[in-house]
Amino acid sequence: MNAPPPSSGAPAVPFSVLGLAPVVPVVVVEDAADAVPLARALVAGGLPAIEVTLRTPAAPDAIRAVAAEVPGAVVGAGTVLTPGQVTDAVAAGARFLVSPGCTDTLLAAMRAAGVPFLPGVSTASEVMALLERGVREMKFFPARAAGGTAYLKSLAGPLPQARFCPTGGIGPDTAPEYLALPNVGCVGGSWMLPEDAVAARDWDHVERLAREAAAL
Ligand SMILES: O=C(O)C(=O)C[C@H](O)[C@H](O)COP(=O)(O)O
Repeated sequence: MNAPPPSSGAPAVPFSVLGLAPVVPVVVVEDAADAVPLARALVAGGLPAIEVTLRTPAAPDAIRAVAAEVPGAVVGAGTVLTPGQVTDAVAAGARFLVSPGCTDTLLAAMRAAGVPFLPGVSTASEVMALLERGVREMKFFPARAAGGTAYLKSLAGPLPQARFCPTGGIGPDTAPEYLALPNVGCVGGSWMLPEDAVAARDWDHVERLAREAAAL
């Protein structure tokens, strides 16, 4: 795990999102009050890099709370679609940004934000467009539906300089196959946060699943 920058008091130093942890939990927070115990369970289980998706109204408060109250967590924002969301996420304390796809407008905003980011791609042309712009680390989304490990292996031949965080449809059964690929730095997924466990606030269960994921 490479060292992320200090969370405050220093200018942002670029670090590799792909180097934080082999598995990045993708979190959809319905109730911001759940964010801190949920993140504590993930960190205790060995998963410090946490992507909170901006899909729910609770997300900015959740990011703010985790950034302020969970030592050891490196919280980022996912489902970042607009420049406004980039600004809001970083203001809330997001230390990295993830998007399902990429546009020129979004890329410019993410570059200007001063934190590392993973724009989403699912085709060779999209990878090439980002490489042309100097971006080498990307989210491969939706990983399973877009071709899974076979597709990533095929990209590694002509485009070995691109490295990926595949996300979407990955579970503990398939994560190791992705992690074994030379162009994969980490995988994203929500399998360690089953809906019923989160609804029941069964953080011990989440911590157990996180520990299993951290050991993959
Ligand atoms: O909306 C986004 O930007 C996302 O991050 C989508 C996520 O990658 C998937 O929702 C996680 O995939 P699952 O592990 O299949 O749940």
